[in-house]
Amino acid sequence: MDKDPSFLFSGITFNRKKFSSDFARFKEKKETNDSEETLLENKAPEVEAAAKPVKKRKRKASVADPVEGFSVFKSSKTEPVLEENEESENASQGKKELYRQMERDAIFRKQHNIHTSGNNIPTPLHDFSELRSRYKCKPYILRNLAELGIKEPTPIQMQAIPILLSGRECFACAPTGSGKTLAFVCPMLMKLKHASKDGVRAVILCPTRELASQTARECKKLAKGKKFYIKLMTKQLANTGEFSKLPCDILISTPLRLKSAVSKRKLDLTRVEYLVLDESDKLFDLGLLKQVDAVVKACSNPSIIRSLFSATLPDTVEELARTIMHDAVRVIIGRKNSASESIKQKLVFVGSEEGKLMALRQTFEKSLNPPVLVFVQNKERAKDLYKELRFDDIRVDVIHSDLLQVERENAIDNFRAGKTWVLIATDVIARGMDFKGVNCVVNYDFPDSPSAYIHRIGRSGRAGRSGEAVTFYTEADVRYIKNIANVMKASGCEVPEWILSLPKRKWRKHRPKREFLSTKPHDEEE
Ligand SMILES: Nc1ncnc2c1ncn2[C@@H]1O[C@H](COP(=O)(O)OP(=O)(O)OP(=O)(O)O)[C@@H](O)[C@H]1O
Repeated sequence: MDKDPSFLFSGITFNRKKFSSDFARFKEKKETNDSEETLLENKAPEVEAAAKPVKKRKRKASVADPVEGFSVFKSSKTEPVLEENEESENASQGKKELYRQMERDAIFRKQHNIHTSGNNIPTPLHDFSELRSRYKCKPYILRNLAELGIKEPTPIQMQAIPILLSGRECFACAPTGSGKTLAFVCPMLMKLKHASKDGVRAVILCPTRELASQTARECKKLAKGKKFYIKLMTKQLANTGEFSKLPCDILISTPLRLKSAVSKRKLDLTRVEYLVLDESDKLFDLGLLKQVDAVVKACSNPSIIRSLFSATLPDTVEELARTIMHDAVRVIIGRKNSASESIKQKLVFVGSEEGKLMALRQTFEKSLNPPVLVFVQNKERAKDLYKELRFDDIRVDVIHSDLLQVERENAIDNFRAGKTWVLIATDVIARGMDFKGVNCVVNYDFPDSPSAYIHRIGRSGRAGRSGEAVTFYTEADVRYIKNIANVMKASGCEVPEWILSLPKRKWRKHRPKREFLSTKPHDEEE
């Protein structure tokens, strides 16, 4: 992770220097722990602080927002001339109502475990019908939401949607499976309003092709009935050069594809109005950072709105985000970097590498409740485990980066359709993939970091459903077990006391050279 902000996004207009005052203000806010809890516990200073945004809002007033619609925000020129005392009485009434609204917002946020920081945070959405009453949302979106069976907004949607609709940048951290995709796609469609005539208007970056393809599908579902151009950047498309001539409202891509299209001058991103970095911490990983940087630079429109979403948001990424974003709002749902509470998590000691295969077979014999995902450390181990299990009496398949794109897609489709009961996978599908109703995730190989753990097990227990996660550990993994145990404890799972009393250990990427997986001798292998 490169911490030097001058490297990432070095070519873009919003830099730390230019917005040093915003940055300082933002930092100050965080340092004073400006959260809703403070507002509830200590009303007086918050009310004092609330007077500040009032001045600023004069410029930004929007009639669509109940708070922003108050007369206190309106220009005196548009108001009838009032007697001085009458005017000040109105102003103080407006202020009082503003404080009351802020207090109602704080209570609502607290009820839904929404933590925010930043200036002038818009009132959360209580109901999807408010998209229409507050933001004049077109009926097609509400119709599509209803058709998809989506009735109530999730906490991240409650807060992130109004933030993005009010034209603010945002970085958001919410548990896996909590509806982050809709939280950025819905406001994007609402803001884009009409189809593009030429050029790309919005970009969503995803770390893997599978996730990009899934996100493109989700966008299309929500845009159904409206003629938007929603495109997935495929290899062919990136190579044809056709792109530059086609209108495109939302372009969904991995950083590599987009970067190569931009650098071959086949794609112009200078008119992009919205940029979303989904699974942002993964995108900021060393392997992708340069490509992401190139894309962000290419999106050079000075009024671009950027947002970052993930279930894990390390401090380093937050720091970086603060230096590049303008007046951004930070939204955290529940505890930062925590696992979904709807997953029952368990640790299973298997002694050594040899013990794993037996433990897996025993687990399946005891209860195999498909669909099940089994994560291993790398593609070699995925292939090996597949060879071991394919003659067992279970429908098993495998997905890893050595497969052709079409084979990867088939593996996912068959798993989604229930034709595959057990899918063996590497971390390539640990991020963002939404398989409906995965009952159990087995970490056959110990994850290489707490965030990898959170994302892997997060393929289960999505959208309020329950799920199960079993993590095998060997003697060699014990030194890192406390970090996982802490994640488990924080999400309400029981953890043996001896693990919690282990000494704290700084986690480096834990990818030990694991012994040969197969039970057969090497020379018997095909
Ligand atoms: N308001 C809602 N009510 C019910 N279901 C919802 C709602 N919003 C989204 N969903 C569904 O929840 C599931 C998970 O959503 P999504 O994939 O956006 O999660 P996520 O937070 O992005 O997870 P991850 O961190 O793993 O990427 C999807 O199947 C989606 O259709």
